[in-house]
Amino acid sequence: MSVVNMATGANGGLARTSRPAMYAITAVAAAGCVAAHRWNQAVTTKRLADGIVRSRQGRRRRRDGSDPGDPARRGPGGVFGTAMAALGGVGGVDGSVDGDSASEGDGGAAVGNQLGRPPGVGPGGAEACLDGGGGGSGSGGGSLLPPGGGAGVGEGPSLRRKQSGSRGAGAGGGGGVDRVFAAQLWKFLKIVIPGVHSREFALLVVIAGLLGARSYCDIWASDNGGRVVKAIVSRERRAFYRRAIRDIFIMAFPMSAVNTGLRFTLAHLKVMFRLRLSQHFHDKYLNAANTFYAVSNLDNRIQNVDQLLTTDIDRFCTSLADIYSNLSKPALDVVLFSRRLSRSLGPRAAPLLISYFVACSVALRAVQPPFGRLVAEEQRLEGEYRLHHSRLITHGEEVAFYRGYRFEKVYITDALGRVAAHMARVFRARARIGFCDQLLIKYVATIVGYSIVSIPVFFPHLVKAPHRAAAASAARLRVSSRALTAAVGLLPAKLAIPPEAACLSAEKAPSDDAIRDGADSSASDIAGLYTRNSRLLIALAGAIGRLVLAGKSITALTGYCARVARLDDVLSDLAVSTVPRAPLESSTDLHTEARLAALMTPGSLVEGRGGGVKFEGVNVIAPDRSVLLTDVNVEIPRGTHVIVAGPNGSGKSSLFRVLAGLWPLYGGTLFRPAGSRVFYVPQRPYLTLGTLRAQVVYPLTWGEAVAEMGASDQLIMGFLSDARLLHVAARKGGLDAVRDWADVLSGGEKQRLGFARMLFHRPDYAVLDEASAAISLEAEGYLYERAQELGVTLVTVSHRPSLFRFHTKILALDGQGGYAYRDLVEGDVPALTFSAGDGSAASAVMSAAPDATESEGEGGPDDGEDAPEELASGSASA
Ligand SMILES: Nc1ncnc2c1ncn2[C@@H]1O[C@H](COP(=O)(O)OP(=O)(O)OP(=O)(O)O)[C@@H](O)[C@H]1O
Repeated sequence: MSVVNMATGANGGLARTSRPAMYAITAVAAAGCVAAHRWNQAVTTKRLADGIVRSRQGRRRRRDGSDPGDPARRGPGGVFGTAMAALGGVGGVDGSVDGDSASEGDGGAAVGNQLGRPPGVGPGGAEACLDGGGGGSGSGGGSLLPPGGGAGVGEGPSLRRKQSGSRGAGAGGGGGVDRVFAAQLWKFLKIVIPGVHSREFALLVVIAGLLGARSYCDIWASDNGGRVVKAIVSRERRAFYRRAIRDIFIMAFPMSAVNTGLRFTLAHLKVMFRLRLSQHFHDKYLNAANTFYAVSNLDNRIQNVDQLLTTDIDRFCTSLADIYSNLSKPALDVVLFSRRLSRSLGPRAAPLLISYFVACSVALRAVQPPFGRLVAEEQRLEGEYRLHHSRLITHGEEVAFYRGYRFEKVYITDALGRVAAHMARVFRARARIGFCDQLLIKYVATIVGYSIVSIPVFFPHLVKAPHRAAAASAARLRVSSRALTAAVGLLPAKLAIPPEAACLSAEKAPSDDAIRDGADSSASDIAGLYTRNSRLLIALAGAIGRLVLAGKSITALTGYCARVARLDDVLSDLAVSTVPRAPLESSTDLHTEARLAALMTPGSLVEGRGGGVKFEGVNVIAPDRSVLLTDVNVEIPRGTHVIVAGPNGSGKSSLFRVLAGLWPLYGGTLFRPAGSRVFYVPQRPYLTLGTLRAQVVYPLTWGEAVAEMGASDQLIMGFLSDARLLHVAARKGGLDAVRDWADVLSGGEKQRLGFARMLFHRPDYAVLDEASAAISLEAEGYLYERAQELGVTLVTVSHRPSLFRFHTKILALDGQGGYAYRDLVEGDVPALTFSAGDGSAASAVMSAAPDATESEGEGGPDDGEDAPEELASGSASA
């Protein structure tokens, strides 16, 4: 308020205010602050409860600028613009590219309205509205020194750079601006801008043109503001109408087009960058090597690949596009506005202002809290809180059966409390830096601004400017302005801005020279000059601020770049080899390490069309480097149905993870059929989004299924009938019904669907991993027989004795790393049926088969060599 009043002349009123009244105002303000703080803390919990649950989307919207966001998060941004706008009584010169909300910034129109009335002070509200994105916006500038810093907490300047706030989250850990960063950036630039003929490059050129046009518009607005004031103060009605109505009306069209075009093209550029980069990563992530599985399950270098692929790529692209505009336009503005100001305020004005803000920047940086760390912590705590909620949603049924809501509530409330406590710390830190920011950037900056603007009025002898250069520059701007107007076709070029009426006309401009030369400087000259200079000053300050922010944005960009580059490196590594680079656990025991290194030598894979499955000296080692099986020698020819038995955790499923290529192949050689001739049916089949028909043909699309497998509705219905699922088709709306199938089907129905899918695909081999545990014995038997009829070789991982009769061989793991592989014999089923507990099943098989080679502990190659071919066995020790 004080700044506005100072500028409007209302400060006189303030000065006249009695002391008790001032004390009262101060006390009320202080009480207000305390109450606001209390209220802030009180609503924190509610806001968190409301906001954090949907925080990811909300934050993204705010970062994108499509949502003005929580005002509390925006901090004291724009204060310098406010101060300077108040100082000059103008605003909005520069406030519209990014500030698109009427609530953003202040000062512009409001101050202008106040100033528009009395002569002698600078109006500007009308033009502020012109330039500003909304009614009240356009106080210009934006805070030059957002306390948020490179990885700030949403403390960015209100008008310009909301992105430097919370967008910095997670970027704090980024590298610096060095050669590595340059190399990474270059690599990604080549991806997002594939060449000079690409659409992205064309858009960059368009943006450059628009930014240049925008700078000229700003200068025009400053000059015209001066003329309007001069016309008012000198009571020249015709001049006023020309400047304030006709000229502004004419320029309003190109200026609006430039502003809107800039926003549009920048937003478009970000999306195009994101598309390119995401496509690049999708190609590396979703491929035949199952990199998406390996990156989360086999490699520990990246913990949250989903966030990297979605949020971080988006942030990187946004940051990249912003940097382009944040560097080029302010740099151009600083040059243009400094030159223009030096003509009317002398050569020292611009350097003085620049020095002041650089000094402020250094000072504020020194007292700035570690917002990067605070944001990272906030993200972590919010992640924890979200995780509790998502776990509850995932396991809702189990928790409900246990009536475990009280237990869950304790966890969730604790997590929320930690977030709230942290946010209170962040708010306190913000308040501290906000005070310094207000002091230096708002109030002291006002003094500096007043001082600079007063130079030509009180110290005209300090202002020296080359007259000819001024005239030439004015002529250039005049031509540009005319061309701009003509370009939109509003008026013929000649009429657009006639020289005598041109806003930039040196002859009619508020006379710098008159003041400089000490000639008769009328009140109108001074007012006009004051208005113009203060607007230029605001614009210059805004430009400096954006340059400072651009530096911070680069810091943030290094963080995003480092994260995205890491993802790129890991995906590249995994595409070449799934051998984990960074083991999850490391042993300090050298002997163990040496043994592991020997066991973890990459094996070889031989794929042949129509071939069988054969493990030859293969080691099965979990991603955390626990050794499950070594030297596995098992051959499963086509037509040989094998049941795999063994205690929990003995490595039954893991063996087939190796077969499917999900886990790395270590040791010897693996032979398997080419392509997708081995089909995996898990206990909980994956049900995709889409129709019932799509569930059956998955992972083929319907088009592929028709082309490759001759799929038809009749065929699908036949397999659904085999799986006793016709009632599902009937009840849920037929083959084309789209449902969340994972929710609407029972456990047994899902398993039957898994069988229907397997029957449809008719693979050479089907690995059924507890795939029929929830299916009735009668239906299970039918499905097994049906699969065998279709020529599918069945490899079943199961504890169910009922399944033994469908198999001819047994692979029994003992849970200690030992195994036996041999023909099933009569006595096996009872032995397994009556064996007690885990581990004894495999022992029962082994003891029931005296000719089976079995081993414990360290098994050597001898074990396998001595064994009959069809009863190869091996051993392993964990
Ligand atoms: N991604 C993983 N990372 C580390 N260890 C794993 C991973 N997956 C499985 N394991 C470990 O490997 C061992 C074998 O797991 P596997 O799933 O093969 O057991 P299983 O014999 O199929 O057991 P069950 O009968 O219970 O299904 C287990 O001890 C398990 O903890």
